[in-house]
Amino acid sequence: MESTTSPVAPHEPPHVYRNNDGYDASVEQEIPRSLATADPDSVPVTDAGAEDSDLDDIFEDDDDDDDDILGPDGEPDLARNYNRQVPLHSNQQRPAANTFNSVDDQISALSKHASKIRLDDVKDGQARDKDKADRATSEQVLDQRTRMILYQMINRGVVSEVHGAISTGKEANVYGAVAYADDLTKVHRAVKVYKTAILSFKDRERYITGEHRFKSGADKGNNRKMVKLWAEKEFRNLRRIHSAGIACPEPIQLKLHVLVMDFLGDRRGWAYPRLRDANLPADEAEQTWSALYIQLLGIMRRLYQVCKLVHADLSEYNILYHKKQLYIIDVSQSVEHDHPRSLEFLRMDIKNTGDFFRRQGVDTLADRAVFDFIIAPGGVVEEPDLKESIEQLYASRAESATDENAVAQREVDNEVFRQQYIPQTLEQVYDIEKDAEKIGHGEGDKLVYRNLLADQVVLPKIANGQVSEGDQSDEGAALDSEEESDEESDDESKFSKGPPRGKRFEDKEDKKQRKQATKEAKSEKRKEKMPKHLKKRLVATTSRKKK
Ligand SMILES: Nc1ncnc2c1ncn2[C@@H]1O[C@H](COP(=O)(O)OP(=O)(O)OP(=O)(O)O)[C@@H](O)[C@H]1O
Ligand SMILES: [Mg+2]
Repeated sequence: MESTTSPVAPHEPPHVYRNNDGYDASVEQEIPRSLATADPDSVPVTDAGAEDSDLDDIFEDDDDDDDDILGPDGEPDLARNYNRQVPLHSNQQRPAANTFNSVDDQISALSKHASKIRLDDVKDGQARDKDKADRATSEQVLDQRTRMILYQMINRGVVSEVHGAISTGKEANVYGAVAYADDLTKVHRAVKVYKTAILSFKDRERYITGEHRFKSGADKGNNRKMVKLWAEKEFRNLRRIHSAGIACPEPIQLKLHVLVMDFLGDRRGWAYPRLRDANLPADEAEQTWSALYIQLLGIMRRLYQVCKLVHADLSEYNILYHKKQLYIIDVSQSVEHDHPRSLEFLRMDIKNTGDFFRRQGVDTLADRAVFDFIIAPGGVVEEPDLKESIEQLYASRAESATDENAVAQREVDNEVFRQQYIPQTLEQVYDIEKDAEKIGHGEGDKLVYRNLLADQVVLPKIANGQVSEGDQSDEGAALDSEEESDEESDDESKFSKGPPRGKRFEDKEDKKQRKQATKEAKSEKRKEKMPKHLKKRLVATTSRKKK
């Protein structure tokens, strides 16, 4: 994170709250007419990108620029790219003048909302910036594309005003916004705008590789598309986490790289502090920190078991705190638990959060005990059971927390655990004979991945005759990428499926037969498959008709 306006990072509310007098309307913006008369559905809660094709049209030409047709040498093929542009400028297919007029119309119609994006808003009674030039205007801070998306959201009542930044960072800025509920009461929202012109997303490679939801969408050469995918991923992950009952902002709407979510903060528009900045009353700090640590372990287990996710950037910076409750945020990089590196990320999350709580003086559990607690299949996933089982873990600890030797030993164990290689699948186990020997000698408990290999996980899958996901990467995979790009169904079906592990347990002959059957099924499917170019055309015509 580059900078945050203050530890609490409040955005500037556009109104004043007076005790017993509610919000002072005199400083509030007028309610847009479209909202005042709108029906209860005027604050839409839609899925990622659903039905919002109009803005894609506005930016259609720019998008085309992004994915140049490449020639055999890997350089853009100028002739083919030019030919592709021609229909846009001729009137063979679409009358160009009308197209551009309608885009212009849309832009100027939406631009009437310009005054509702006031990034330099200050609280009533607070001095304005000394240097006017320093003030962030929306034109300076937001590119045209982003402004158009925000105007459109204002037009639809998703938000009605966008205010100052809650946080400005390397990858995204988060702005405070207000909207009006059905009964016209004001609600606060947070708008996360991903930066599209950045290189730092390149660091995210490790989260993408192996992430099935990125299989067909990742185009590492195109920043804007990548960033859009990140925003989409955050939206989906938030939805999953929120519906699992874990405290986090509820995702409200997503358009390209702009995500609107619930605001986590008070009624005046002050965001809750990050856990790092939480100010606990001294007399109960010790007890509260311990309780928060236990709460977080429960959240991590629930996230893993119910949402099938590993946060992958969990720390005191990505947890907000309010009234003894932790809120999980910033989940764009979170991965499915069957991601090839999910366990490594989980171990990192455990270390980072453990370090933080240790600095607050909490007697934390050993990293490995936490890891096992989170990934152990079966067992509890609800509160207060989670809390109870963590307390049992404490009780069953052989050593006493105050024993210096025991604490030192725990540190050594933590270090060892952090260095250990964690295989995610049986394929990644590099010395399976040696490990099998260990199991034979009753030392299976020493394997880091013991919880994954337990008969609860591997055997029932095979018994059910299910094919492990990894196997589907056979020859047909490339041809099937179109189906896989249907992220929604892919994502949700994943949600209910168990972890796809264990094809090594299969008999060679069985494997051969299964592969043959899969191959045949795929080749049958291919026969019926509509050619890609026809499908595209069909989709284009139907979506044009809809408008
Ligand atoms: N829903 C929300 N309600 C209130 N505040 C929020 C919300 N979401 C984010 N914030 C604030 O914005 C900050 C940055 O958000 P987030 O962690 O999601 O962005 P980020 O991806 O870390 O951005 P960057 O990495 O570029 O700094 C948070 O620390 C928090 O203070
Ligand atoms: Mg963050």
